[in-house]
Amino acid sequence: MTKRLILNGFVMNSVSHIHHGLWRRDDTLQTEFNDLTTWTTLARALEAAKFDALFSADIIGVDPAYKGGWDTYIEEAVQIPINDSGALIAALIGSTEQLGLTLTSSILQEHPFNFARKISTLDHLSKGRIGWNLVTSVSHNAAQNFGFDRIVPHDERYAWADEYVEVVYKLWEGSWDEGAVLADKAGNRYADPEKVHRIHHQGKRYRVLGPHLSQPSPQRVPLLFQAGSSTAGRAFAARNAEGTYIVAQKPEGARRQIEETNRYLVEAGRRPGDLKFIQGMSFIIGSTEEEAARKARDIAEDISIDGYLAHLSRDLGIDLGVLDPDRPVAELEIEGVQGVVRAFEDSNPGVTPKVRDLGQVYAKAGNITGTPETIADALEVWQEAGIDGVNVSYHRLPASFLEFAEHVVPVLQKRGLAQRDYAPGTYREKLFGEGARVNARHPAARFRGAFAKAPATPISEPAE
Ligand SMILES: Cc1cc2nc3c(=O)[nH]c(=O)nc-3n(C[C@H](O)[C@H](O)[C@H](O)COP(=O)(O)O)c2cc1C
Repeated sequence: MTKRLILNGFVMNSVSHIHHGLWRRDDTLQTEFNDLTTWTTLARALEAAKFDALFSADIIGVDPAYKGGWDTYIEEAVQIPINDSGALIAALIGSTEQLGLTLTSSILQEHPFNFARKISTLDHLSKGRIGWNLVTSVSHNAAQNFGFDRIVPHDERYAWADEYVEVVYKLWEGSWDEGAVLADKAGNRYADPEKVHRIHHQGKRYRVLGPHLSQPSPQRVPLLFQAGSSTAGRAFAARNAEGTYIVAQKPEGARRQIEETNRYLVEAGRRPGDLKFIQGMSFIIGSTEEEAARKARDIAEDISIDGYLAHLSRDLGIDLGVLDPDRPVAELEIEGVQGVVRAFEDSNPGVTPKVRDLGQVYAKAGNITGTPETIADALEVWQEAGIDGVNVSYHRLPASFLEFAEHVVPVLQKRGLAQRDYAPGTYREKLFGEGARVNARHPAARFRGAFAKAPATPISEPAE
């Protein structure tokens, strides 16, 4: 039986997200990103086409990272101005019923106690449709906005993330036992105090006593996504995530990346299938190949290579605007997205990417141009390489999504590659077909019932 692909609408609550320069066109509503109607219209269209989720990316800083400054970012609206993704997701709960809603939140931006409560609230309000894209933030400015002098070194960010997830797992899974909520009106007991616990977390960065203030939400742990591409990042995803976002340039690159991460997954005591691989892609669709090619040329005329290079400079932590265009990228000391270079090399064995290659490579990365049928053919090849789904990015908002929904989704449905309707239950049940909560192999599961006994080294109770 053909396995269906997961489909996410990939957006950012800003003007220019992945494809830069296109906001100036007349056939896009990107400048209307402050208007809720832009997003409710999109969310409803995604739901009508049975997309799995709307996924909103987010960043929390802008570095002066390109050509020695930040002018390109501001002038070309490269991810600034940007509004909070969590607030957008909250605003979309009421206009959708089945669509998964994934927000992005960095370990830097919110204390885990507060974050855990916010997520529980959203998961209650949406009846279990919330996903969390956990990010560690690659920006100096992000660190500086939250009290640090500079960005915390790469692998240390993942150690921090390990503690962050431990705190929220304890709150979501351990603080309230199964059956703690009684809602017993006749007996005058809303909840059973014996089944609500402190978590007594003491770690390097956090001390959290608990209890969690929200009662357990349908999923408890939101569906957890992560997009690390470095070794530390993939190992973190393998331990914790249920979905990981990848951006391979060719199916073979994806296959290698998926096989490697699946090895980490097994080492972490989980099973292939516990982690879904979701590839970033954009589609330019025509009723004939010629029409599609014409549309691609039209878009290529409006993109801004400066915008892509500014975006990449930020991600790489290297100002590509001041470098010799013929310098091999591998020579550069890369603190940020190590995976971009690796993805290029994976997909172009033996070819060393040079600085000049990067803007064009980035602009074309993940683009598929064709008819609905040839697009479906291409997706079958990607699926055969191991991907479980696609993050659909846009060139035009919402036109790219509407065209995909109208023309490509029916072809995918006919081939069994896209769902015709939603499965019942929470986001996790819709995706995995099992329970609403993380499975027993997930690290959060070890905190179920863990605080029912007194902890070994308790934080002292405050004096009365
Ligand atoms: C599809 C995709 C979406 C991402 N979304 C965000 C985001 O919204 N915010 C962010 O700070 N980083 C985002 N990232 C960056 C990753 O979270 C991660 O920091 C980056 O891939 C570097 O990982 P590494 O340090 O393990 O190489 C995204 C990456 C990918 C591939």
